[in-house]
Amino acid sequence: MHKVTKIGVLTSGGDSPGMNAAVRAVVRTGIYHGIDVYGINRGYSGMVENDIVKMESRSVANIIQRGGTILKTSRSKEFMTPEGRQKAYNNLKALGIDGLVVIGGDGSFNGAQVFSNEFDIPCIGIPGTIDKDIAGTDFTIGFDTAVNTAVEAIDKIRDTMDAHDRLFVVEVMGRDAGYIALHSGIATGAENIIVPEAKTDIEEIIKSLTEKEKRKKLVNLIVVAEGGEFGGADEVGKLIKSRIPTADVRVCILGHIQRGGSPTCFDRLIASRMGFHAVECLMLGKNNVMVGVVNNRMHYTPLNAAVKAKEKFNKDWLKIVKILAS
Ligand SMILES: Nc1ncnc2c1ncn2[C@@H]1O[C@H](COP(=O)(O)OP(=O)(O)O)[C@@H](O)[C@H]1O
Ligand SMILES: O=P(O)(O)OC[C@H]1O[C@](O)(COP(=O)(O)O)[C@@H](O)[C@@H]1O
Ligand SMILES: [Mg+2]
Repeated sequence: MHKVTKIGVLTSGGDSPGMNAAVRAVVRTGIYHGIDVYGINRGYSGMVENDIVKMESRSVANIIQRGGTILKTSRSKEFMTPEGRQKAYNNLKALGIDGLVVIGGDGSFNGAQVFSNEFDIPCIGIPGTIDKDIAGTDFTIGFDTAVNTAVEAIDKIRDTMDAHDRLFVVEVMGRDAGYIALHSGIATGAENIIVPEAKTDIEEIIKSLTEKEKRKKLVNLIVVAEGGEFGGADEVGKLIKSRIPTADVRVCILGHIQRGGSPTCFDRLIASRMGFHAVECLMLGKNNVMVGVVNNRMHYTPLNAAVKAKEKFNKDWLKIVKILAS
């Protein structure tokens, strides 16, 4: 066993429901093994600015069910510079921290790789992002909660959409990722789903909408990822309106409600398991790896492979959408 005495834990990038459960697991597993655990506030910003506090078992009491992150999060420009990372390293070294657990998304993992390649502090990643745009894990912490929030909201939209025979374009989160759109769209019976990872035949969509409009039955749900090919829901709504001026189109942007709320049981469970195993990874002397879950078993992936997620987007699911919506 590699001797680890003091570890730091931080949450970085967009927050996601279940991050608190992961922090709790890291803190309590560390303490169980006799390791001091330090909470680094506001992600890499807190590392650069020395906003670091020692955590006790009680510091993480009553947080497993809470969304957001008690450690807070940020996007740090300073950490992108060698000078910023040097400051961060000096702060960790002064405390004797000899291992780091980074809970975040692809950007945070890029930062962790740069840092652990420059300095002698091993980094372990835990995938915490609602976007699920990480390879080497079937799920990321927060995705399940975010998708369920989106589904609940879209179900409500469907009721009024159906009552008026209207066309709705609903935008879900995902700047570069279409997983929330794909999963929530299938689960709510959307007729069309537009994601950044795949080309959309907009002419085909317009053609089918025009036919529906002619029959005065334009009830249709389109779920769009924020970073879709044509932009978000506003752009898609305008595009449809410009091609079918008589269409009764409504746009709804779900936005940040998808990032908040109490994590689902599923997210709490994977967060707890990942947090537990992240500490074990540091104790085993691992570095630059992400703890994931594949086929319900723990799975370790180099951080550089984890950030290449676009390859695994399952375009076959889009075929299912087409057939089920016909
Ligand atoms: N190449 C990089 N070098 C150093 N730090 C980085 C790099 N890429 C990202 N980071 C750090 O990670 C933070 C979080 O990344 P971001 O993409 O905003 O979120 P997420 O981790 O949720 O994808 C950034 O604000 C930055 O501080
Ligand atoms: O916090 P902001 O700046 O509103 O970020 C919005 C973005 O964050 C996300 O919610 C999550 O992305 P990350 O996990 O990569 O931070 C995206 O879906 C969304 O595009
Ligand atoms: Mg990201």
